[in-house]
Amino acid sequence: MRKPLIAANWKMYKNPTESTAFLTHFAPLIKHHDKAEIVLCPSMTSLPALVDAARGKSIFVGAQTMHWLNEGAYTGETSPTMLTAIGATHVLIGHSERRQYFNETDTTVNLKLKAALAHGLIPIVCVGEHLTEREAGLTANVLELQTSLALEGVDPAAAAPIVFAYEPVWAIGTGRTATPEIAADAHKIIRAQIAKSLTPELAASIRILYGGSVKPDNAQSLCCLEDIDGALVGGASLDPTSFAQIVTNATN
Ligand SMILES: O=C(CO)COP(=O)(O)O
Repeated sequence: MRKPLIAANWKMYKNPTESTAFLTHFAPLIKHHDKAEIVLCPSMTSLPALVDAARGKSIFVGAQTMHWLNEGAYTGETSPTMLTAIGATHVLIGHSERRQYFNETDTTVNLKLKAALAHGLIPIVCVGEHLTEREAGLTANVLELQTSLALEGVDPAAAAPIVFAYEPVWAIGTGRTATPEIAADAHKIIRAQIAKSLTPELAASIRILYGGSVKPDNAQSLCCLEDIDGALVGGASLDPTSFAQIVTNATN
């Protein structure tokens, strides 16, 4: 049984004060909600304050990226051990915005995924095709390649915590959502690749989230399909009422 996971990716929004203010409004709205694992991913500067504020509330806090090494001369970077030292539990890896603007590659995604597992962080690995790739009929190739390269050399014995997120690039921040059929198809492709790269048992237990213009009114139709185990939400996660509604709708 895969427990749904609903994650908020706040991207470069919300300072520490705004992040904890969100939590003050959000926590009571999902107080009795134990059907889903809820993860908030704020910017690096908000992480410590949000981790502290979320203690005892069954809300997890994760980073939006990290380096794969523990330390070194890498100006501007944050290491896995720095994240675990402040109590972060999850980390987004390979978001398409990191791939597009910050030179994230399948190779660095793979290094980061292994580092996250080695340090007990739950990696949420993002994969997804661009519009041109979809239109050229390349969606399956892209998803299989990104998934298999992310998982290259990963020890199946350590792989259980991995989470994937299918985020079609053309649906991110565009208001254009994948239809439930498109999302379900993509999730099947990713799950089949996990079976090939790891084991069929892991493919059955690893969670795959959908991300891309998830809103309160489409959360149920997208997230209640067989192969979809939750959502990775950008814009609509910035407002506590909207995100709480997504949590409720996605798990009903
Ligand atoms: O990038 C996303 C989550 O990681 C999705 O963003 P939107 O929900 O704003 O489309």
